[in-house]
Amino acid sequence: MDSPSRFSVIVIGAGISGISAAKVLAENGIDDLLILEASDRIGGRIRKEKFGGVTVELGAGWIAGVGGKESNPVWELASGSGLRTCLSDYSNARYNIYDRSGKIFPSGIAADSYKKAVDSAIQKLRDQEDDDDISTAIESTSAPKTPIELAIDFILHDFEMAEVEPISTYVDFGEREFLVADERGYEHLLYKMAQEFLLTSEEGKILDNRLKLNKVVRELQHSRNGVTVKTEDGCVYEANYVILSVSIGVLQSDLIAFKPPLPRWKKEAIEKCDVMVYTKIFLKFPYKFWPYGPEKEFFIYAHERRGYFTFWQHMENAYPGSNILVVTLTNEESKRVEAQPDAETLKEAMGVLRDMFGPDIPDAIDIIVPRWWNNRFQRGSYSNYPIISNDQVVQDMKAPVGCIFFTGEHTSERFNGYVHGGYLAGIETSKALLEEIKKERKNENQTFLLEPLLAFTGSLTLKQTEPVSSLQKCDIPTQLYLSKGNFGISEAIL
Ligand SMILES: Cc1cc2nc3c(=O)[nH]c(=O)nc-3n(C[C@H](O)[C@H](O)[C@H](O)COP(=O)(O)OP(=O)(O)OC[C@H]3O[C@@H](n4cnc5c(N)ncnc54)[C@H](O)[C@@H]3O)c2cc1C
Repeated sequence: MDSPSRFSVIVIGAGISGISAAKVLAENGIDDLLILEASDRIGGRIRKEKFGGVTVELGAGWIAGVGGKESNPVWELASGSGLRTCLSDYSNARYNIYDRSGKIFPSGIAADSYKKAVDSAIQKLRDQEDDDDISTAIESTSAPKTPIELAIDFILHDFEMAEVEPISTYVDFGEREFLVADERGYEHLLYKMAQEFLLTSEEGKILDNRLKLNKVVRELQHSRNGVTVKTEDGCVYEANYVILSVSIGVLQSDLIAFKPPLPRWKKEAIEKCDVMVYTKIFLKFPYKFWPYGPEKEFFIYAHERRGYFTFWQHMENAYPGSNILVVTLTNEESKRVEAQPDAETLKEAMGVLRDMFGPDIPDAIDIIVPRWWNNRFQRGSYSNYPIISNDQVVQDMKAPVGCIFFTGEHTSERFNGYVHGGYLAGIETSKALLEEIKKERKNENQTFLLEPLLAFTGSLTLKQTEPVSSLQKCDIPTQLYLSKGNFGISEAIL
């Protein structure tokens, strides 16, 4: 068992936001930091798996928001490390919509339905902009009825970033999306970023260094003097500050106990934020039976049950010859398939594919069904609150509570739900913490300089360790000296 040790900062979680936060701290001279990660790997919701002879991305797979006026920093990192990607445009899906008898909807009808759905979503969003109640905004944006409308509505509201997507997501970084198609996986970027915090053996095995794996944080005891962090394996760590980067789903669960409990405004913000469950199911086939030109990369199954195996993608563009299809499920459908055996999910998926491509297609020979909802270190895929509706929720979400600073994609004002949102949030949180540390140090120096004055006046009963901010509140002459500005106290005495 580790003995209690004290660090300047403990970062909880080694996903993109935790690692980017730790890097900024280290670059700014905070060397005695520690990263505690619950799972046995780094990356969090960026996760690769070997499947059907290639690398598939169970979590984030697209680098979204590329090609705009501003540069997406994650795209820069990917380009810098030579990550293999390919351009991916799922908007083509609207021209490949199959009904249950396998007929493709004529493109005019599909395009028309798509436009109507987009227009109505945008209009409803505008109507909701002044509405404080986020849940109303989410619920009221869909009232389509026909299978094709249901399918398109699913693409707009569930497959992508729900209500946020049509209006504001890509304003700065551009609209192009690239699919990561690299054997090393998207997580390669994370391992590169985290290099300085990891010690690896010659065989490449990760040894503990400043990044500790398999450390499930269960309790954060916090006061103005710092935070005591307790992990499931009985270890105790002390820190002046904590950066908490766990997902919104984890915050909503009872995995981490806060002592004392978080204030009401914080709890309310956490509860108000919706958690999206988004599941990519991969199926491996002995051969291709679907059309596989680039413009056929995505196709839609229009069913009267909204979100029932609706959105499909073939992986020929990313990995030619891989014979892999991906189908995306969300929310209640995701939870439903997570709860059933994979064989059942395979049967359902095959039923849908046979509706589209006929009874003679071969059975899949392998399947992966990720379980983001049931993973207690995730409890969902990403945050999904419409940022345009309630800015206060986002502000409260990221505001620190005492010595605990919050980060993660859910704290990103502009890009919540995205990898670059998590990356930028980590940087922003660390910068806020560095400011706080700077202020704290200044206060300590001023307190130190105050000591002679305290002795000199003899009339003060304040503790010498009291920060200046507290001294400023007292009603003794010291206030006069300090109110002149941030000068040294000797100058004040003069
Ligand atoms: C299926 C799926 C598809 C996605 N697709 C895309 C996409 O195409 N493009 C895109 O940009 N984004 C996508 N995203 C979203 C993107 O993956 C996330 O926004 C981003 O990775 C979140 O990073 P994070 O650091 O905020 O959180 P995380 O990656 O979740 O990191 C938090 C870390 O905290 C750890 N942790 C949790 N609890 C504890 C605890 N008690 N103690 C210690 N550690 C703990 C977790 O294990 C995890 O490693 C997708 C996500 C999913 C799930």
